[in-house]
Amino acid sequence: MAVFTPLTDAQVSTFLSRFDAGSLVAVKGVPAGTENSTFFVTTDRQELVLTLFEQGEHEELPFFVELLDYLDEHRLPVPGPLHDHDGIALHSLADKPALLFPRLPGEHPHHPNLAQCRALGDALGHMHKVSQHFPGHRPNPRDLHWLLPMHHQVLAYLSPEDQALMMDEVEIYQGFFDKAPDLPQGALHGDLFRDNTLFDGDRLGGMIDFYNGCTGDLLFDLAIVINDWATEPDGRLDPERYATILAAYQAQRPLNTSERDAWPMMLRMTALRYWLSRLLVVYVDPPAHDLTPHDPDQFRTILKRRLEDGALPLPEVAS
Ligand SMILES: Nc1ncnc2c1ncn2[C@@H]1O[C@H](COP(=O)(O)OP(=O)(O)OP(=O)(O)O)[C@@H](O)[C@H]1O
Ligand SMILES: N[C@@H](CCO)C(=O)O
Repeated sequence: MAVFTPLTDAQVSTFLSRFDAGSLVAVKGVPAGTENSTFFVTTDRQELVLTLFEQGEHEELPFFVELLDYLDEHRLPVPGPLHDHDGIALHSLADKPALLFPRLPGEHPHHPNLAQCRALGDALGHMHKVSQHFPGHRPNPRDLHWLLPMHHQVLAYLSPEDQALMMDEVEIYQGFFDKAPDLPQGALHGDLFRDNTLFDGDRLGGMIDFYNGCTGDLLFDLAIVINDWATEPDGRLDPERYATILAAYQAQRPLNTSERDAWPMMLRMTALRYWLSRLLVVYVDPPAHDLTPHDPDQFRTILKRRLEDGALPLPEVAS
């Protein structure tokens, strides 16, 4: 269902001729995904992914290309976009912006094992180590500056108890982050859930779908990862996956004192960020397609658990 704009073989062939990528053998629509049209393209030389951008801020696409180029140059497992004979990556196809990527190996890990958690923590830590020097700039579109106005839009759909929970939380984050010392900054993935990674066995084949990529607090990215990768269905943290991801991450980039102090609050704020974005999809701005939306209550449950249990202790950094 993630082909919103069908393409003919002739259109794909003509598009491919701009690149040094070989001649078309086969093209196949990819059913996964909800935002863009995605195709697997086989040429006589390689396997590729063609993405047509259906929505979102098209003027921000050059930022994503610059970020992927930078991370690819720094040997992170990301799909560095192909550039054409003139060095240009971003083109138009069927009147939509289009990018061509290498197809990375692997499957999304639904139940990640500890080796996969270690690989993910290591890659994210490596990414954040180098992304602090990334020259691009795109303010985080889902941080506290977004939560503050947007949470008002969903309050009418919530029970009185949930309204109080959401309003109290947003006020607490504002009080906390207004006074907290600045946190280390860099480029973030912004949505590094399991279904935005590919694993070939225990090897991380790639981190994909960088269209929430931005610059801001690195800790925000890490908290999103922990809330998805190391959380049980009842919202509890899984101690082993938690410790494994955080130890591998900190072997690359140790958290500083301000980040350690902000950690429990960041876990809560990023849980609320997804509770809110999913509520907005369900009640305020439903997409045109009829795919089942993600369940907002999953992140309400996670938020309540973080509130009741706090965060587990952060692993100490090996010296
Ligand atoms: N470079 C790649 N290598 C291999 N598979 C890929 C690659 N890029 C995308 N895919 C596959 O295509 C699917 C859809 O891609 P993507 O997540 O970018 O789409 P989307 O419409 O933006 O989805 P989402 O709903 O996650 O925002 C992915 O789940 C993955 O299976
Ligand atoms: N990862 C998001 C969906 C894509 O932005 C969620 O689980 O709500």
